[in-house]
Amino acid sequence: MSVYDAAFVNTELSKPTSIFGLRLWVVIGIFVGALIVLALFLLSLCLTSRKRNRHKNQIGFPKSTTHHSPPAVSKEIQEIVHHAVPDHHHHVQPEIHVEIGKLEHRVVFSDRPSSGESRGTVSETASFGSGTVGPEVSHLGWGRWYTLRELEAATNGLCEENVIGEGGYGIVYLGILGDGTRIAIKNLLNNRGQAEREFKVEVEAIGRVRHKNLVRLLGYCVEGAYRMLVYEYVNNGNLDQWLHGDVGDVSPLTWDIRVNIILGTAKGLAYLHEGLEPKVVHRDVKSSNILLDRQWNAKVSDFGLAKLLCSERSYVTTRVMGTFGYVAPEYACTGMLNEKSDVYSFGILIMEIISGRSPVDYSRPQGEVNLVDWLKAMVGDRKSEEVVDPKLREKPPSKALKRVLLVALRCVDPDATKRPKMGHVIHMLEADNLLSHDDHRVGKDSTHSIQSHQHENRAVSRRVNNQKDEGASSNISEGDSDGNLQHPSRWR
Ligand SMILES: Nc1ncnc2c1ncn2[C@@H]1O[C@H](COP(=O)(O)OP(=O)(O)OP(=O)(O)O)[C@@H](O)[C@H]1O
Repeated sequence: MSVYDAAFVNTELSKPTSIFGLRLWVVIGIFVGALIVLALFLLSLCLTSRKRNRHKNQIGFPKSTTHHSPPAVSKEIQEIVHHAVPDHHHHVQPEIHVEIGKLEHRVVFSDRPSSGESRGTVSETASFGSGTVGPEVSHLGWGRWYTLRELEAATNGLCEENVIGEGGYGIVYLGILGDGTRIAIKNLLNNRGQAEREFKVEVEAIGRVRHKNLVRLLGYCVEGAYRMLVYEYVNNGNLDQWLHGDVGDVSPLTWDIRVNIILGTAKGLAYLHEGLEPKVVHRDVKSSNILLDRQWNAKVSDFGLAKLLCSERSYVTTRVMGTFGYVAPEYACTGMLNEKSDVYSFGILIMEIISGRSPVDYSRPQGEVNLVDWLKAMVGDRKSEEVVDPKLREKPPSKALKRVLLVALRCVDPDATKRPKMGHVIHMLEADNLLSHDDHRVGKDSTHSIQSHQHENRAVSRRVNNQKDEGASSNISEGDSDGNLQHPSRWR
């Protein structure tokens, strides 16, 4: 630009305008400034609304782990991203990405370290003076990576005397760590094709799970051909032993203990089904997988068959696994697997706990071999009191017995869609106090007792009749007519 042009522009810009007599360059300056402010305002509006939308679209994680309010879960999840779900100890968890649509859902753990747990385990590790490379913090971000040496030391060289059980996939040892902590070590058998897969599934499924009714996985060992899982040690055997073992004429499992075991198991399963995303289907709910501590608390173990499932989806598997007598009919026939298969097995478990009988027992007379059929027949004939384990010293209160039987019958409904969710089961079991002492309350209104007794009777018989009626599409539930026992809204 020439000097002349510059002078001309300068003169023009300096001319006063009609806007308050302001010079032109001042007006242009104000205009440009206003434009910038407007642009910034629009930009921030845009960013805020995008953020809000993203928030809305996030997968709904449980607000709490209580079972009265199962979490709302998105039904359209293609890929599930587990965003830092706080566990019971409020540790930040690493992410899991689950790819759906493969025969095995592949679970990939991000290597973002979890905050609290890793630090805790490092110090534990340091105190573990084996001299060699010590146990390390798992790269999965939870638990410990035990060395073979350490586990051998804990079990006296995996010695026979430390064996506490043997399952389909390996031998379980009692181990005692250097600091005196008792652990259960499952040494997976490598010569079975399943071992490696079971190891991965179990590690991935339960490594991060914390619940008082689920056996906790503390860590694992991968060394050479060895694959071992290290669990908290549960010190009072398993339910199968206590129900069917040689306990004498009177079982130590009183009615109240049995009710608590049923409830504890229900809570553990409800957590797997409704408190985790992706949910976990156990696939092998049975009495030998219910471990007991000295206070008779139930802890569900053996997640080896668990599959991570995408919410609200069924998973079709080509191999039906589980244990004879407990497997849901639709799962056995079609391989169709969802959490309702666990609910069925849980129903069988309740029947087993109440009657003390095995799900299938060929030593019994014909007509009694199959527990479900026998129990349905007994209840249908109004002989509910006679199904109770003869080893129970004190018979249960009639009302409580019928309530529990009703729950069991609902769980084994041949139509999987009519079976209750585990959260619902808990509500049903907790709706009334089922413990025996409650029934002996002084001054109980006898009229009320008789009426509720009749109500319970009708509800149980109707459930049996509904199930007998194979083609019945009727949607009758206990919610239809019988007072609070029947009001479904109380169970949601
Ligand atoms: N954490 C533990 N604490 C104490 N005992 C345990 C623990 N885990 C397993 N056991 C004992 O070891 C036994 C075998 O367990 P495992 O889970 O391997 O097999 P299972 O469930 O009996 O059979 P399968 O795996 O073939 O269905 C259990 O029944 C139990 O008595």
